[in-house]
Amino acid sequence: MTSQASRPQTMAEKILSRRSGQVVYAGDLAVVDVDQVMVVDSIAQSFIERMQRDLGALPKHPERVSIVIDHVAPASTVSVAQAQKEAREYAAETGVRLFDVGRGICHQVLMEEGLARPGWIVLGSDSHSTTYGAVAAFGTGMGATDIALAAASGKTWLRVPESVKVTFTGELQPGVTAKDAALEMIRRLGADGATYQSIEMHAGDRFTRGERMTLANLCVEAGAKVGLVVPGGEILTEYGYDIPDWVYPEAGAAYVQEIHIDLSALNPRMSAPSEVDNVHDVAELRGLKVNQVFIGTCTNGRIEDLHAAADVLRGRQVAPGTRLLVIPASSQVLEEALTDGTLLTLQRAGAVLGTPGCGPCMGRHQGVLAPGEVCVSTSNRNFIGRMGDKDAKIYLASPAVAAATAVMGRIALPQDLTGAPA
Ligand SMILES: CC(C)[C@H](C(=O)O)[C@@H](O)C(=O)O
Ligand code: SF4
Repeated sequence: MTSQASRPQTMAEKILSRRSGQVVYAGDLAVVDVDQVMVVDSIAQSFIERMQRDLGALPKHPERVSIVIDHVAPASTVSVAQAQKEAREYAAETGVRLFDVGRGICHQVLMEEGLARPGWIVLGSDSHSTTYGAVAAFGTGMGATDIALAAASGKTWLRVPESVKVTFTGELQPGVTAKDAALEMIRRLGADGATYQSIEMHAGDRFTRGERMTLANLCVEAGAKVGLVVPGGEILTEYGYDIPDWVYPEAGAAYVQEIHIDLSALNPRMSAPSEVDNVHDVAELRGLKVNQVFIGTCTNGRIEDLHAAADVLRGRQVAPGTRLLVIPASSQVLEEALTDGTLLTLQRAGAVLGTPGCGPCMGRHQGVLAPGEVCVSTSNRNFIGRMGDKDAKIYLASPAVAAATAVMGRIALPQDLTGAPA
């Protein structure tokens, strides 16, 4: 461990110092208690195998382990059904928490359940576990072996990451969203521009919790280990989080890179195939014919995302020849959208509604793409073959742009929709 006299620390260094009980800086090793271990359905079988066969261990703190059946839910094949059955049995035997089919996408569910909190260490068997940085939790993805070791021992070790500082200034223009800011951030950093680093986002009191989740979620698309949004104003306290002083970065901390994003200068953005950092103004891509639009995922399947889509779709119709799939990120989002009429608006516009979960995001079921098809999705990855055939093309955008595209049947901005809704 470092012997240097204490110097100002980044947010990652602050959290890992506090949680390891030692003053650590980038490059040091930190051994920390893990507050929550999250296992998704697709990884559950290997996790259970590691626990039972390789480690011969039970979870040290069952209440700190959650299994979420979300990626292929309800089950699509007999082998998936079998794996999910084993996950349920394992949860019943060991007392770990289980969120079953329909509860929603792991990251959304953990957040709703208060299983990610400021200063916590949250490990997920899923790369988008960076999402928990929205509430100043050190959230990161790991493979089944590391996840099992953490569940068995209650601890993990981490090399303290270097940090990139991203500062957001100005205010978003109408029609421009946190998704556009996140895509711009990934464009600026590049797909591997923050490999194993912490992206520390300074936004003051801008961005709601949901918007912060969108930002932190995309961080892994620049290769980041963690994406930490510095708590600002009352945003998180409004949700009832206690924010300890020791999560805040210190002035004068060392960053490997600093970038500034002026939100007031940002246009709606779109990531074109087949890399997330291939980001353009939507206006440049406008007019391309689209077969499927997908609104959902851990990036943009929250109630505010469905509201943004409904605002565009209200009184309008999805273009003939285009499919619009809408999948709420969780049962809570579904219930809110049901209660406030959002689902009726979407249904009347011609949307196809799906069970809360990942849906077709990674091409396993419920809306995979045929060769040559084009999809506009609110998700976070547009790699070749991600949503089905390798010759399908995926464009990533905000829910408002996705909804406008569904109405036009072509890539479009909400302002392209002419005339009052019918
Ligand atoms: C299935 C899971 C391991 C995977 C991930 O790690 O992110 C998936 O959620 C994804 O988005 O590609
Ligand atoms: S919604 Fe997509 S990105 Fe998010 S966890 Fe599921 S498959 Fe991964």
